[in-house]
Amino acid sequence: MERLAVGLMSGTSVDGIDAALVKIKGHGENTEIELLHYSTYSYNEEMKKSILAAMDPANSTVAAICSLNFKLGKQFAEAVKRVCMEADVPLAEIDVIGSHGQTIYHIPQQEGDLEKSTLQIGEPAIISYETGSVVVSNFRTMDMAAGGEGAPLVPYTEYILYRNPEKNRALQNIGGIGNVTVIQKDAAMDDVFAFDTGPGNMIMDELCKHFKGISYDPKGKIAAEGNVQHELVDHWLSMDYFLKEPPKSTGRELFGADFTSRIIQENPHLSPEDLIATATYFTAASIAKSCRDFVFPKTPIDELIVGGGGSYNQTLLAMLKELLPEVMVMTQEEIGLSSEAKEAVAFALLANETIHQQCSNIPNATGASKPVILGNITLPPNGDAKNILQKAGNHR
Ligand SMILES: Nc1ncnc2c1ncn2[C@@H]1O[C@H](COP(=O)(O)OP(=O)(O)OP(=O)(O)O)[C@@H](O)[C@H]1O
Ligand SMILES: CC(=O)N[C@H]1[C@@H]2OC[C@@H](O2)[C@@H](O)[C@@H]1O[C@H](C)C(=O)O
Repeated sequence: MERLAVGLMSGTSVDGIDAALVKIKGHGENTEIELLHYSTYSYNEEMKKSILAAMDPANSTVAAICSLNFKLGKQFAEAVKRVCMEADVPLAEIDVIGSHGQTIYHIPQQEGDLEKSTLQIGEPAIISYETGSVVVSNFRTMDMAAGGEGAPLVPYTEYILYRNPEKNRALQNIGGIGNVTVIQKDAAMDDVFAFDTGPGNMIMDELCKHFKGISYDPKGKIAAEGNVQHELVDHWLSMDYFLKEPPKSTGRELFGADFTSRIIQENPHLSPEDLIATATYFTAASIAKSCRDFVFPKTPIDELIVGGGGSYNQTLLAMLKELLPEVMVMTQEEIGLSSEAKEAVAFALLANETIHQQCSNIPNATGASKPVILGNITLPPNGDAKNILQKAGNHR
């Protein structure tokens, strides 16, 4: 049975909403997908500012988070309508929407009084009301309930979509944060392991905003003009996060605005270009170090496939190739897949697993004690719940 799903993702870069319209056949390891259409709908500056402020404990208020949950819900619903319209697919034909939401805060391990927890917002009732569709959301919390870090979740879908019987593959995503998934050629789902390698584009983006008034370093051109300060990179790489064994996940809490303001203040003698080059090298070096410390000792890698927006940064890619000469470093586009659409497609696929009551976390990746079914299901306001769930595939 085929069904139509829309996957929605708003990542740690807070650049916009990624929406993927996907045709899905089957579920579990036999899933087949066809990407019908993909678009990113950029946030306007005001929205971007409110999201970043909501994430920052020093600037956030409960009223702001409460309101933003509904504002984002409306924008996610709009993204579903637009992706369907652009693909000429009637909204009524959508069986299920998988909405990751926007991570506002992520506490992967208990910190003093702060309970291990995670918060993704973008109200699913609004999305469901506006689109008339079943919505699966809040994917990370059940994994956390089972003792996991609630991240990363994409590895399950990467196993389904990227495993290759002849090659040991590592999939390195470079979004706001960097994360890697390792899939050995003969791997079963349980053998896949994954973790966040550290910063992705987050620090470079903050530096570009601060010094140049632009949201990112286009193709890495600014970094190419600066000189890398290797002693600074070595110092940053001594942070506890890089010593910790996987499974592990991180976010803006560690590598966001606070980290960037600190490095700007501590290095007034450096030019913007030097700082951006150094931050770019830091991302490349943290990926290379993560591979050497935690991946290669378990699995010799044939191919490192780079995805996410960072794969468009030529300076970063060149640094990565230089730091990992023994591995074939390539981009998703080079193997014929879209770098940008990947996470939105993943949440369409994860929603399909949820409505099939199929577990879709990988305990090796998240640290959970066992596989669990992810996500909360929101039913549309006027529908016959039984029929809707049957239509969406509510059977094993
Ligand atoms: N042409 C480009 N040149 C350089 N960098 C780019 C380019 N296009 C995108 N990027 C970088 O990619 C980032 C967006 O990446 P992506 O959409 O994969 O992140 P995300 O999904 O928000 O993050 P995460 O995966 O951590 O949740 C931008 O903020 C920018 O730093
Ligand atoms: C808590 C959270 O939102 N984590 C994101 C973030 O962005 C990249 C990395 O950090 C990864 O851990 C995760 O997202 C992807 C989609 C995942 O769960 O696989």
